[in-house]
Amino acid sequence: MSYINVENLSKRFVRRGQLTEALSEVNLEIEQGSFVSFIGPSGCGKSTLLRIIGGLMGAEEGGITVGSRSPSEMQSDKQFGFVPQSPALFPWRTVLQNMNIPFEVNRKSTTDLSDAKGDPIELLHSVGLGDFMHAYPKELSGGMKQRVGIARAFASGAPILLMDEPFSALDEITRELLMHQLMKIWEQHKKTVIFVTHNIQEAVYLSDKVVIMSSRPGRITSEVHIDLPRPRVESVIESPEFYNYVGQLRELLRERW
Ligand SMILES: Nc1ncnc2c1ncn2[C@@H]1O[C@H](COP(=O)(O)OP(=O)(O)OP(=O)(O)O)[C@@H](O)[C@H]1O
Repeated sequence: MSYINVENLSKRFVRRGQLTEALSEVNLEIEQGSFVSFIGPSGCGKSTLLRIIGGLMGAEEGGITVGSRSPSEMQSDKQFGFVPQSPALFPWRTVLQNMNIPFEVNRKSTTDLSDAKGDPIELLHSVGLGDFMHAYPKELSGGMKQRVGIARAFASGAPILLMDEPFSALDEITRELLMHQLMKIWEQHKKTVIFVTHNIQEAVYLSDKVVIMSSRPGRITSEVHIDLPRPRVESVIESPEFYNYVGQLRELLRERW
């Protein structure tokens, strides 16, 4: 049995009398400590699946276990860290003070920081924000704010991180830089990460497994295991194996778009 198990999951929404079959008969297994991406056309249910796994939403049919427990139990036990498209940062707090939010939410004092899995100061250095620890959010670019969000998730101690298109609002160069920084941190901490993206290269570079979804109804159409060496070095992007995976995913997505 895997760490995260999704069995025959279906989810429907009814809005203004109209039914949307957001997910239909989804089956998925995710290994502990692996990096898994969801990719697929807009509206195919990627965020919905992520939210259900994270215990933020229920489903009509099917079951999910996360480490043999229910998502809502795991959620109330603070076992999930969320990284959305733009991180929620308190404007009146410095970067380092914003890093402490998960500990305060978990009702731990900031002195507990040393017990957490990731050291906030070290993590800020890893994402290139060593010189900005005492800056305020308004002094940061969008990419820098997103780096705080990622570093904060790794510092939180949550073993499972759910990332919903964290790089989608960034320019191409910043996106690539953050992708490499995320990979470096992940290689050190090996948390279980589920990452929603529209970007094929990003999915191949980061993932152990890419889950391809199609819409109406949202379902999983294929899974591709990415057997590129780890730790993933930046130059892997230029290798023929990388291009082969990108081509394979593009083909599978084109069939289902
Ligand atoms: N709260 C909601 N109420 C009604 N319908 C919803 C709700 N949330 C999602 N949906 C619908 O469910 C479907 C799946 O939405 P979801 O956001 O999961 O897709 P997605 O693949 O993440 O899309 P995108 O890539 O555009 O972010 C869509 O048709 C959406 O309109």
